[in-house]
Amino acid sequence: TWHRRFKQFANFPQFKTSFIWGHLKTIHEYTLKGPPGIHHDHVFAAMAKDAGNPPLMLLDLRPATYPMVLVNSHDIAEQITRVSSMFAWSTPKSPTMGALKEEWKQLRKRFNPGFAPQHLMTLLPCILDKTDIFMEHLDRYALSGDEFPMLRNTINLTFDIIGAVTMDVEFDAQRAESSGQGEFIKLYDQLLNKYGVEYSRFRRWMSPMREWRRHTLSERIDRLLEAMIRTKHAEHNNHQTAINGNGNGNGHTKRKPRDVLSLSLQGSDTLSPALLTETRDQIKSFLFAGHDTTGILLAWIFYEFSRSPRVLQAVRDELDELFGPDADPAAVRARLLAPGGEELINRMRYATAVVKEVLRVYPPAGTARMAPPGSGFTVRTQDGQSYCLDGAIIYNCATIIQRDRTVFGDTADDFVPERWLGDRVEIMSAGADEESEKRDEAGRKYPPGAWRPFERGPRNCIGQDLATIEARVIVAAVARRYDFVKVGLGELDLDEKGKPVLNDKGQYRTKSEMYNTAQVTAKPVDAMRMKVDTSHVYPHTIISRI
Ligand code: HEM
Repeated sequence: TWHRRFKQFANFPQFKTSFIWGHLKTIHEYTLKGPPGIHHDHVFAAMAKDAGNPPLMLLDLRPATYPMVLVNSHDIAEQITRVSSMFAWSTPKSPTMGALKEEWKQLRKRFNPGFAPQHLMTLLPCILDKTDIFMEHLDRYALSGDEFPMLRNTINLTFDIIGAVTMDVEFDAQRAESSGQGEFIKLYDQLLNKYGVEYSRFRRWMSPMREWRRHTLSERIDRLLEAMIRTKHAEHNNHQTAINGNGNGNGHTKRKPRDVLSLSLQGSDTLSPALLTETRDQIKSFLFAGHDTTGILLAWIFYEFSRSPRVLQAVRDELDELFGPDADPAAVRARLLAPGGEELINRMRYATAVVKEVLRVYPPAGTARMAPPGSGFTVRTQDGQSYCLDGAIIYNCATIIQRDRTVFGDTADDFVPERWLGDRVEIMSAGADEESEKRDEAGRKYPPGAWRPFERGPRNCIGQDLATIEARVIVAAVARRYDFVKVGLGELDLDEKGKPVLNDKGQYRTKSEMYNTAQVTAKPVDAMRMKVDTSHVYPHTIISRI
């Protein structure tokens, strides 16, 4: 214990360590300094600052869990996520992360067609349909003047979209009570609520009741998913028989389905128990990874719209220019679905910059990796120091890396979408393709690795194009229709005449600060309580829509 506590990682920058508790007590003290439920990224950021912003530092979490190396610099983060002579597919994911573990390479290859941009563009009608339902809810809130948890609504919206993308099913998350599949959403919701901040830092046996509840919920979700997969498999076989029956080239064959579930079942006539389990687990990963983060992204975009008048106006001006002055969602829909409509998404330069900046300032997720103990996996800092990281969780902390003052200067903590306007719009993807990255180097103000909300390298996020297309389509539909008004935390600080007041950064002054809490991903603390107002734009249309 003495060796592991005081010798093994002795050369790492770190706080004083306790023989029994390692750095747990220090982390706890820092956590208490923040507001209730604050996300550990903010706690780590405060610790890194007090430690003099080292490029990496040790947080010894034993006995609760593995020791952890906190990565604070994009330069080290790149060494972890890129291909190396030791790891052909970058440093392996940490055992604390579950997504797509087994036979990752084959799986990724199989699923890639489902996430190719050309295919994603065929999903526009589906994204727009779901967005219409989202706006029906918002219209009701606008009419009633009630406040509501925006995050709940954006997450339901993105759940409906990911249901269509991964399984080609209607989850009806936005109408949870009205369908048979509402049960799935409710269970899923309850399960997610069992992953609170206090739980995620400790081993499972430390909370047996919660673990049991999680287990039973997970079992029920599994059964529901299995039933859906069986139905899909039967449909798939029928479809296949129809194609074979039509295989005389008479042109009656339908296009190959590309939803993740169909891709998983391709070439399998029989649904063996092993295939059923594997498919179910993949679908679960995709469902979770594909909706939660995108819902969070949207909630923060609307928050920034609520307090950044310059930004909202610039987005609206751009939409006027690209989509024409008719801001009615039906007109936006018609433009997007007309020939050349997809191109409009790539021409939304300012809105794209907003998406990028929200993901820089409020990254919903990060990556945790782990080199096998004894592998000797070493990284090198810019001043030539070497650190052997094997046996520790390696956490690339996007919240710290993306607010690095040595990269983003004095405005590192501020929301400034304009910083991205020099970049080409298409380079949303975070480094999957090194060739295009080299091509685009000239247009970049910042090193590419300094923006990594989807992480980088071969094991980065497969759904990043889907997420950013979704976000831009939704912004195109809603940004001109609603004024967003934050209530409670982050509420505007009005002057004596009831008017908002600009601060020196061109944003409205707020009474308090919004922040993230941890619930598997980083989520806005109050589920983004808001009101929406449409009176300035379409006083009559709202009533007719409802
Ligand atoms: C704003 C939205 C999103 C953010 C910020 C985000 C972020 C991330 C991050 C940080 C990772 C970890 C990568 C790593 O460990 O190196 C990841 C992985 C992943 N994401 Fe996303 N994601 C988003 C949306 C999506 C969507 C829409 C999907 C669609 C299914 C998706 C599916 C996945 C999958 C399957 C993985 C695991 C990839 C692998 O291990 O090969 N994500 N995402």
